[in-house]
Amino acid sequence: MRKIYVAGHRGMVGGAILRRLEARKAAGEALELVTRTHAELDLTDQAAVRGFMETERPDVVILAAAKVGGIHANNTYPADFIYENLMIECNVIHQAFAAGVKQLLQLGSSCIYPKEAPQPMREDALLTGTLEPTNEPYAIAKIAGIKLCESYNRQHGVDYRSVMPTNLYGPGDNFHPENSHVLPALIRRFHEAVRDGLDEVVIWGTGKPRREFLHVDDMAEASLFVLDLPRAEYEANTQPMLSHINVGSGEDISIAELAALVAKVTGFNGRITQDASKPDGAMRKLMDVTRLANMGWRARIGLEEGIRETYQWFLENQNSVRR
Ligand SMILES: NC(=O)C1=CN([C@@H]2O[C@H](COP(=O)(O)OP(=O)(O)OC[C@H]3O[C@@H](n4cnc5c(N)ncnc54)[C@H](OP(=O)(O)O)[C@@H]3O)[C@@H](O)[C@H]2O)C=CC1
Ligand SMILES: C[C@H]1O[C@H](OP(=O)(O)OP(=O)(O)OC[C@H]2O[C@@H](n3cnc4c(=O)[nH]c(N)nc43)[C@H](O)[C@@H]2O)[C@@H](O)[C@@H](O)C1=O
Repeated sequence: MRKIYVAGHRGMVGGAILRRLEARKAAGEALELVTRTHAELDLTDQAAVRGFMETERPDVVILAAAKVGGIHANNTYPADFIYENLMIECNVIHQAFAAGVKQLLQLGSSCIYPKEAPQPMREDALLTGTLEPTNEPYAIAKIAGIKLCESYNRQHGVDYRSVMPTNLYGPGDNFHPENSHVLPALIRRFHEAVRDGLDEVVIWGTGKPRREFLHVDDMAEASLFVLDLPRAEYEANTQPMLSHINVGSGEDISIAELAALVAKVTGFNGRITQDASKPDGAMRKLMDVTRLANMGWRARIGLEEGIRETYQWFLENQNSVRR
């Protein structure tokens, strides 16, 4: 029996990972799944996390809990983003180690790479240049998470792995008008424009930045794929000082093209205009996913198909989505 604690199971990614693990359990795999809501266990509380780990003593920890948001939220609440994420990582990773957890998987983000990193961004671009200012505090916390895992592996011989997702979207996303990421924000804005008979939708920035999007079900599958790799295979592909793996679709699209796609899916036929007073952020963030592809994993869900499915989910869950 393998006891797995999924931290952040009510979030978009943690929820998708939990659904996948529950399906495996239902299919007969010997799994015990442990979860706590934010209200039950605040992961920024060191003593509470220590008590939880000592009591539950999971075999495996999946860290999908974090303070998460789009460009505006990162830019507006930098103290929350660096403080909460550093505390969550330090508490979960250290207290897991102290309670004897041998295997852990944590999620970082593509924003760990320098603003001007060569595209597509390889894992070894880490710490080679200046970060994008709109999310530097969050990125610093995520880099600290990678270094925590590397350091515990080096000093204590544990097996703590890190995956770096590109921009994610899907069922369970945050549709808040200001604090969400671009894709849920546009799904909601275009939907409301159609509903209210508006003839114009405004998108933030110039529309020129390019982003790579990955459906959360692909991300959940990739996370468990990396977790389940034999240790020798994981380490052969990461080297001791380079312990993280990019996860993406390998394709990017401009924000203007993305807006046109969301307009098509939601049935909006009016004008799309830009608010250049809003930040663009990084001009391009495309992951090099060669390492993961060489290990045998690639994304399956196409962007238009994924947006259609997410829009359907939004329509069915409008009254309960985060907004
Ligand atoms: N969404 C994206 O585009 C991307 C996400 N990632 C990473 O993937 C991971 C998951 O993100 P995602 O699922 O999108 O985010 P969500 O915001 O959907 O989920 C995060 C979860 O963490 C929980 N949480 C936050 N703070 C605490 C805390 N102090 N104690 C306990 N629980 C807490 C939240 O609970 P509550 O809501 O109650 O606060 C929520 O359930 C994160 O590490 C994120 O950085 C990386 C790249 C892109
Ligand atoms: C995953 C990643 O997410 C964040 O970085 P980001 O990639 O810049 O994220 P974003 O989704 O918020 O924006 C992408 C682009 O889209 C444009 N854009 C247009 N219109 C809207 C809009 O309505 N909302 C938002 N949010 N963006 C919009 C926006 O101006 C930008 O050019 C990081 O802070 C960090 O958290 C991180 O790791």
